[in-house]
Amino acid sequence: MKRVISVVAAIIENENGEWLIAKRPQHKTRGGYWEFPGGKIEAGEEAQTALKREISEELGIRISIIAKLTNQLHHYPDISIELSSYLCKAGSEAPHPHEHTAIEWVNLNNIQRYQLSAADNGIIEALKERAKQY
Ligand SMILES: Nc1nc2c([nH]c(=O)n2[C@@H]2O[C@H](COP(=O)(O)OP(=O)(O)OP(=O)(O)O)[C@@H](O)[C@H]2O)c(=O)[nH]1
Ligand SMILES: [Mg+2]
Repeated sequence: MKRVISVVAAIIENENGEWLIAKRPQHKTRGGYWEFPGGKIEAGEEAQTALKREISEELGIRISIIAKLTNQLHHYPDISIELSSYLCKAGSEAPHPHEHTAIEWVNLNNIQRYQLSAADNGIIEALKERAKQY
């Protein structure tokens, strides 16, 4: 059986209720696809520490983690991932794409226009469910 890689992703909300998505560089796996910023948990690292580290590396900002949103196993041809997503808030610092080719703030109406990584469908469904509750 393939080893499962633990991945954390941040669903960062701004004051307009939009979320930050980032485009993967072409040379990486799933190149050109959009995703929620984040990455692999390192050995011995706590999930939330990993998330804050990844967001600092990838976007140059600090975040506060509000709540866990999803936890799902997904099998790609190259790897299997356990993807955990967290609802987060950013402060006043502006994010910059240090490891992605672009970033965008999106809402539930326009997120469909972006080709997201397959594992992210569960996150979108959870965001839609959450939107119904408010
Ligand atoms: N960050 C992130 N990764 C995702 C998402 N959805 C998804 O399938 N993945 C996959 O999870 C895996 C690990 O994420 P990553 O490439 O961001 O890992 P990383 O930042 O540690 O990158 P590195 O390995 O180049 O150092 C990749 O195969 C990526 O395609 C998502 O929404 N966010
Ligand atoms: Mg990453």
